[in-house]
Amino acid sequence: MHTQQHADWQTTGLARRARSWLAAAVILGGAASVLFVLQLIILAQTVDNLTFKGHTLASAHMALIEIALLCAGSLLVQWLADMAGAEAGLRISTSVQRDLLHHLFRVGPIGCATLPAGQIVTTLTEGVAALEPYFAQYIPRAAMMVILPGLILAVVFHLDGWSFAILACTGPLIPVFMALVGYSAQSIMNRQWLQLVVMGSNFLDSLRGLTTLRLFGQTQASIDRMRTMAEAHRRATFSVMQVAFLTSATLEFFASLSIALVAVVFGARLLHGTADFRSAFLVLLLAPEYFMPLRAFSASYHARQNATAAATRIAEIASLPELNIAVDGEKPSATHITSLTLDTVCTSYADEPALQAVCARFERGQFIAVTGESGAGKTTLLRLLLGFLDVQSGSITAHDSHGRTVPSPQAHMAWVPQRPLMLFGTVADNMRIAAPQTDRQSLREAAQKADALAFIETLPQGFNTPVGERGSRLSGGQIKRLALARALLRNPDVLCLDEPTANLDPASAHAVARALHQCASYRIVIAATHDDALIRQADQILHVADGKVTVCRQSKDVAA
Ligand SMILES: Nc1ncnc2c1ncn2[C@@H]1O[C@H](COP(=O)(O)OP(=O)(O)OP(=O)(O)O)[C@@H](O)[C@H]1O
Repeated sequence: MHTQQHADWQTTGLARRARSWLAAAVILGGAASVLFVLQLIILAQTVDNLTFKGHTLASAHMALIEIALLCAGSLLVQWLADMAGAEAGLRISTSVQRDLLHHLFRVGPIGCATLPAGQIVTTLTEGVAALEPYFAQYIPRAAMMVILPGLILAVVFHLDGWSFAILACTGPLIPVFMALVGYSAQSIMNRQWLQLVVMGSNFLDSLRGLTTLRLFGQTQASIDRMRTMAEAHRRATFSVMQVAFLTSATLEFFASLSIALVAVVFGARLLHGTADFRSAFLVLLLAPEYFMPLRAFSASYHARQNATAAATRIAEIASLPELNIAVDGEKPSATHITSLTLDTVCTSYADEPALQAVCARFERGQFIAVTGESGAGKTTLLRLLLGFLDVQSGSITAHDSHGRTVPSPQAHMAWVPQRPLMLFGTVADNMRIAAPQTDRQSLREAAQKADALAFIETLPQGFNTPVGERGSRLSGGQIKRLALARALLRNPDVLCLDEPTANLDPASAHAVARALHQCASYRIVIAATHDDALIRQADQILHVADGKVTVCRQSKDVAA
């Protein structure tokens, strides 16, 4: 991965996405600190005036108003600072989530499959959410840990050397100690995160494979495995909390010790008459505030560790290589593809060569069958055409009826995979994924062409029948036909299908074959298939074997 790209996904790189909001949070926080310290200075002066200097309450009323105004002002400015921090956190987390999703689309389905789905889901949800408190709280508090104590030290320096020395010596001990604790806590945090990811992946796998687990009597074993993982995650979370408690206990100890020391030293000097009340009172007011930002910082310290662990996972997803061609979001150009040419195209899965020097030409009106043994590379050829795999050498070009090159040919293609995706929703919802604005009549026409209308009409609510997740209420063959109807809704110039007649009864297979043949009269239809009936009606046959593609005009060529 490119170093610069990696740095962009680290927490410091991510902070650039909301730099002005973070700056506003820090500046406003600093302003609130100044107002707050001023308020304490006037308060100490007023108490001193009223108690020892014989001032009356009436003469002090201006000072009391000033205190009230400064108090309200510092609260308001602090609230604005918190809002700016929250806005920065939200902007960064939502932009990271959006960019990761766009990136995953550009990586494509093959690249995404190199990471477990559970890891991707956990990173995109919990991982991204972990960034929010880091930027909303940790960063402004880290800045405040320097600003407010610095301001207080400056004021105390003018008031009393002893107190300054005590605060100046004990204050830095806390961040040093916390850095030491944090260093060891990071590995615990990473372990907790890893366990969360493993648990998420396993949970997703168990849900997906419920039928298989049940079939092989593995339900209890799966429950036990989940329990073990949940227990490991609980223990890791407990370790994290122990560290958090230890950190805050140490902090409290140092802070209390230091404040007590300041109080004792000042008390003794007050008794001996070597210190004045106003300074003593002000220092005692300021001392707890000196440690307050350190406490607040330590309370959000785990946010940094969470965010660092999450940023590593985010960078891992961001490092998945993107495809050279856009696979999503491209608007088809106004022209239509009438021919598609593959010129000595080579492709591979990661470093594994998949197809070598593929040469072929497809014309509108042709039905092309891709044949070959299981695992030969038929699906790979379709993935290559669809832009799910990069062309490593050679070229794929599309032309319109005037011989002009059609840009982004993938935007003119539709795809019916071996196991089409059905989402939770109705039949109509699932069809409209391809074309959201489609009216009911067009849905019916597409379903008719795909031989799906008859079964849809027998469903209890027709097009409004819920199909469940991954089409759980439909048969394999019904899902296939529904997916074909959906693909036709897009009115593609090139229709790619993987085993379109598998799982269909002979009558439905025949109907789908007829439908495909009809579709091919005004587009290019390419189907990977083992179905002899489909192969027989093909205008062109591509036979895949040993990573090579042989173009045969007639099915008998293959037999030969
Ligand atoms: N995502 C992947 N990563 C690495 N190798 C893969 C991937 N998908 C497929 N392959 C490999 O590429 C080769 C061709 O697979 P492909 O799915 O194209 O075969 P197929 O001809 O469509 O098989 P079938 O008829 O069983 O669907 C196989 O050896 C397979 O193991």
